Parts: sequence; C-alpha cells; structure tokens
Amino acid sequence: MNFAELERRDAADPLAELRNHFVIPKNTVYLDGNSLGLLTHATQRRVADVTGQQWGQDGISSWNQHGWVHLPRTVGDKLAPIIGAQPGQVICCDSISVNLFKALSAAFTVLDARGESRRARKQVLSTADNFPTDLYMVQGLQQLVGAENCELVLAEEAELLANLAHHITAETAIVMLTEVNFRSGRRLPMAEIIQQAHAVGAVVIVDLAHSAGALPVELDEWQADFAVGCTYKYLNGGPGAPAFIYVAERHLPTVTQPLSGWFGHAQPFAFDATFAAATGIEKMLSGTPSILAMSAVDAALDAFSDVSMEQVREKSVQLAEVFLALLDESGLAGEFDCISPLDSEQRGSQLSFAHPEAYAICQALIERKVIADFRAPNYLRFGFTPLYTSFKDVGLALQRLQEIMQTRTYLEPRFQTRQAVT
Ligand SMILES: Cc1ncc(COP(=O)(O)O)c(C=O)c1O
Ligand SMILES: Nc1c(O)cccc1C(=O)C[C@H](N)C(=O)O
Repeated sequence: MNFAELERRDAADPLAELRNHFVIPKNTVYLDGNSLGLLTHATQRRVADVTGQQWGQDGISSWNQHGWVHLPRTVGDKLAPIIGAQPGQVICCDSISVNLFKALSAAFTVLDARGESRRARKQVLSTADNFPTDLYMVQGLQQLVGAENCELVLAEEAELLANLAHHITAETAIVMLTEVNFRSGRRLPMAEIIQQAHAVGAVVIVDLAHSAGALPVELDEWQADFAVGCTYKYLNGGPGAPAFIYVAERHLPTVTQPLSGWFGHAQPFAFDATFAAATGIEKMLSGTPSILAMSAVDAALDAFSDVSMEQVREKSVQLAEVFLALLDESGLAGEFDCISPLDSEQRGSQLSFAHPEAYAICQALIERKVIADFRAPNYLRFGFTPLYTSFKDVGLALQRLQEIMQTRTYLEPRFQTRQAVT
C-alpha cells in the first residue's frame, strides 16, 4: 500500500474533516490518544472565554449566569449518548480512581438493599492485569471495611473469558472490569459478562477508560449497573480532565456513596448540617467541580456532535488493519509480537507489540515525531483516534519505524536510558 492509496483513503473518509477541529502538533504523527487526546480548537476558545469573560469579568455570578453549578450534569448528559446511556445517569466529576471508590461502595449498597449478607457475598472480581488503580481502589476499600466485607479476587483475563461461570459465582458481589485492556487493547465481551453476573446476582462496574469515544458502548442495552471512565483519552478533555460516573437509573433511588460532599446534597445551598443525598445522579458528586477543566471537556465533546460511534469504530478498525498490513509489507511483522487480538472484533482502538527493545524504539520514534508510547516491561503501543488520525499518519509511522529498524538507531545510548515517567 503506497502513499497514493493512503491519501485516496483519506479523501474518501467521511470523518476526515474532523481533523480540522484539532490542534495537530507540527509535523507530528500522534498515535497516543489512548493516553492523552489532542486539544480541540473549541476547547482552546472555551478556556479563553471561561478565564477571560466568565471568571475574569462576570466573576462569581458565573455560577448561575454561565451554568457552572450545573456543569457536571450538563457534561454528563452530553457524554451519555457516546456511551449508550439515556440522560440523567451520567455525571462528570473527580478522577476514575475516586469514582471507582464511590461506585464500589454504592454497588455494595445495591446488594444491601436486596438483603444480601456481606459475609456471604463479599468478592470483588477483577482481572490481574487490569489498570492498577482499579485494583488499588478495591484494596483501599478492603482495608477500610475489612476483608470479611470486601475481598479482591483476581482472575487471569484469558481464564475468565474461557469460563465465565467458573469465576462469576454466587460469592461474587461485584464484577469490576475494564472493557479494553490498557496493555493489550483486548476488548472484553461486556454484554455477555454482565448477563452472567446478573444471572448469579452480582453487580457490574465497567471501566470505560479505553472505550469512551473510541468505540460504541451500550451501557443501557447491556444493563450495566455502574460505569466509570476518563475524558482525557479519546474524549480529548485535556490532561487531568475530570472523569465520569454512570449509575443505571434503576439503582439511583436506593444507592448511597460515602464521599457525601455538599455537591451531592439534595440542597447544597441550604447549608444544612445533616447530609441528605440528592435523588438523581447528582448524589454521586462530592465537592466543588473544577470549572476550568470541566469547561474544556464540555467544549471537546462538541467534536462528537455530528458523528455516530459506528462511524468512529469503522474508521478505527480500518486504521488498525492498515497498520497491520503495512507492518507485514515492511517485513517487520516477525520482529514485533502483536499482543493485541488480531480479530478486530476483540480489540479496542490500539495495537500493542512486544519487543525486547520496545522502550528504545519508542524513544527513537518520538525523536522522529511519531508519538507512540511504551508500557513496561516491553510493550510498544499505538493508539488510533478516528477523529484526527489519518491513513497517511499510519503510513508515515510505519515508514519511520522501518527507518529506525533498518538503521538500528534505537541502539544508540541516548534511546536506552529510561526516564522515570513516560
Ligand atoms: C483503565 C484505566 N483506569 C483508570 C485509569 C486512571 O484513572 P485516574 O483518572 O484515576 O487517573 C487509567 C489511565 O490512567 C486507565 O487506563
Ligand atoms: N492518566 C495518565 C496520566 O495522568 C499521566 C500519564 C499517563 C496517563 C494515562 O492515562 C495512562 C493510561 N491510562 C494508560 O493506558 O497507560
């Protein structure tokens, strides 16, 4: 496949125009939207307006005048269709980690409301290579409430998939899974998993960090109980942008969560000494929303207003398929062990490869302005963001990878020294 063919694909791409909504770093092929999405022009303008006019001129009256006080819900409702949720079930706040703590605690209250005994049903099932913060949050809750009330149980992903019924049992309280694995890009069959969990009375929390904005998600249709996700990857909300939490409507009247801050109160501005939770999704809020960061997310979501997630998915699959075809043509496929499923149905919007020199190759790519990333111990990840990744980008990435491998530049000492944070 030559560059003429890649340019032909770009010309025929119905999403191609969306790239113009983004600030694309100069001469750069950006394949790291699975870690930090690019800035949109709309966000740049909004942040200028929120600082210049709203905060700068209208000041404190902006809480009402510019709807700051309702922003978590406004952004939640805007995000809802992207993750297959009817409005009123999603709210933007905090980080995934904090939202997981709230979701885990709330999930136990769903079981309490059914009269389940914590001691009989205390297991939180997850996968051993889930993103660590997810596991850490369960460990933190376990420490708080005691191992007799909450116990983290880990399964190997492949073993779990091979026999759901063996792992999800009457002792399982909560199944807490990330739909798309951050290392391998493997996508779990969430509808099937949720069905099995519900069949044995367990509650499900889905982490959508690597799904939201990258592929169609159907939380309502799946009958998911809770979900969390971030907005800084495929939703392009910006570094440290606030996350989101989904609670299925059927649970909203009864669930409670322990981080009962005043923004989760039914009447925050009554300043009552006693907590009384809001009745809707606002009950998942804790403290004051981060308005600058949340405004950035709000504006970034406009990029999704005229596209369907099916279109996004179709392009994502094509980008990855072109990447794999070009890798094959380059003769490098044998050298890079693809740890992502080769069946596109089973993966998210990234490809990951194991290579003993993955770190150095990644650094050499970055020097040539192909932004990929490295994950320990030896994985090279390439993320495809259909809103701004072009087919030509994929061709350029492969061309530069080929140069690096042929000239063995990655063996130069400067690429070999690992930085503490990548
Ligand atoms: C699956 C997953 N969950 C959680 C996180 C992080 O969550 P937080 O928003 O708390 O930093 C990440 C990435 O940073 C992730 O990939
Ligand atoms: N959230 C991140 C951050 O604050 C700094 C650096 C990277 C990240 C990430 O998002 C990592 C990401 N979840 C991953 O898949 O590796």
